[in-house]
Amino acid sequence: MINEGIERPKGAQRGSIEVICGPMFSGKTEELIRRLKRAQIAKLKVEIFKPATDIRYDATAVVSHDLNSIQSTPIETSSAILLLSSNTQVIGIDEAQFFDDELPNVCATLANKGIRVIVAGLDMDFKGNPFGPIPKLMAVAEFVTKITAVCVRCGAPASHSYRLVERQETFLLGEKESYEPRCRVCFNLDK
Ligand SMILES: Nc1ncnc2c1ncn2[C@@H]1O[C@H](COP(=O)(O)OP(=O)(O)O)[C@@H](O)[C@H]1O
Ligand SMILES: Cc1cn([C@H]2C[C@H](O)[C@@H](COP(=O)(O)O)O2)c(=O)[nH]c1=O
Ligand SMILES: [Zn+2]
Repeated sequence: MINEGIERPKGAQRGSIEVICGPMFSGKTEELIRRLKRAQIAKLKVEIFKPATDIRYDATAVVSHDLNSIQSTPIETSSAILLLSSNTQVIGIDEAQFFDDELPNVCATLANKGIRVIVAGLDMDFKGNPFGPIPKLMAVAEFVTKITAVCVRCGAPASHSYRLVERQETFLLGEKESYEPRCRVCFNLDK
């Protein structure tokens, strides 16, 4: 467990930022839920947030592709986290690529107050470019866990999210009908 924070009993809090990133289907949400459930077992006060726009599986819960879930609060802007986190010891944020550019500052403010902040999101968009606030978060985080999916074309570790539909906007909610994880070689094949 070198790439994540630890559950600390009350009174021994040390703030930090953890980033879990990678392509779609790499297990970011499952890893986020695992860390948050461990914190709940340790009886820490946990708050979980996701963008209100992310309504794919559920309007309020954070849900993985394998349908593991944990309750969360949908919010419109990252600054809402500051208002909704009083007495919180651990904060989880899913689909962080959809949040505004203030998110790294918000996370740093929370970590400076002694809160363990765990953020999950896509590091790259469908073009292979850095996605939203995630790259800056990776820079300021204590712990970065970059994980891979399985390339659906060749079975190699996949770090890219290939878009299957002819749409050019950066934000486009979707699942397997619209995206598939691919390795670098297979990602570049059909560009
Ligand atoms: N090509 C794939 N590679 C890896 N996992 C996949 C793939 N397709 C489906 N999955 C499933 O997706 C799960 C991960 O879901 P999830 O945690 O929601 O991922 P993410 O949040 O990174 O999109 C895996 O445990 C696996 O069961
Ligand atoms: C690559 C890419 C993805 N999206 C959307 C598609 C999904 O709704 C989420 C990612 O979900 P996951 O939990 O990581 O599977 O992001 C997008 O809007 N733009 C993109 O370029
Ligand atoms: Zn491949």
